[in-house]
Amino acid sequence: MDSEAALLLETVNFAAEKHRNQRRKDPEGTPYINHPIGVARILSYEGGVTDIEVLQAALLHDTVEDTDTTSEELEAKFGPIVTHIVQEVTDDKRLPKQERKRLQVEHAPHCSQQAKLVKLADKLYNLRDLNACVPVGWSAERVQEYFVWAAEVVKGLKGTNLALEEKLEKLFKQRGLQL
Ligand SMILES: Nc1nc2c(ncn2[C@@H]2O[C@H](COP(=O)(O)OP(=O)(O)O)[C@@H](OP(=O)(O)OP(=O)(O)O)[C@H]2O)c(=O)[nH]1
Ligand SMILES: [Mn+2]
Repeated sequence: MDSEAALLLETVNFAAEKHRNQRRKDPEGTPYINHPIGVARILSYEGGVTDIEVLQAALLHDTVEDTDTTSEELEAKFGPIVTHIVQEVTDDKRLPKQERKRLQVEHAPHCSQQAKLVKLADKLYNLRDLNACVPVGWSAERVQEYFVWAAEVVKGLKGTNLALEEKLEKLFKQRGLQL
């Protein structure tokens, strides 16, 4: 087996252990790990991305934000490049939600190309997920607000990956939104 395949297995196993007690917000409580795996798969299969560090960062992208994982732990296991990408896509959960959302819009254009790829795939996965099933407790208005905010973030990520941007644009159009 090639070493990149082994590295991806090591990475997905680490993410699965970290997210093992978490579920998505859908009524069925889908295992959370389906999301990071799906984000990495969007990058590879739909975005044509082969940069192993981007694929690893996609698998790990919610570990620091949503589990007890620290940057130091990621750095020791996966090195500085992967860790930096994850840091760039990590919200500071100590901040109020509105502030976190505003900062994503503000920071998106200044992220590295690698982080922009992960952010595009993360938004594409989450918007498709919203079209497939509404999270428990979310109104139709809250779903639409998420699309409106996501469009603002994605505007700042333009020029990164045409295939992913076209798919996002179609989803926004269906909601009456433009990039
Ligand atoms: N659409 C959808 N999202 C779910 C579901 N379960 C968990 N999530 C996660 O919820 C987040 C979006 O929900 P919000 O209420 O806007 O944000 P919050 O969790 O940060 O407070 C996303 O986080 P994120 O991946 O960190 O991305 P981001 O939205 O913060 O950029 C998404 O992955 C689900 O069933 N459907
Ligand atoms: Mn995510």
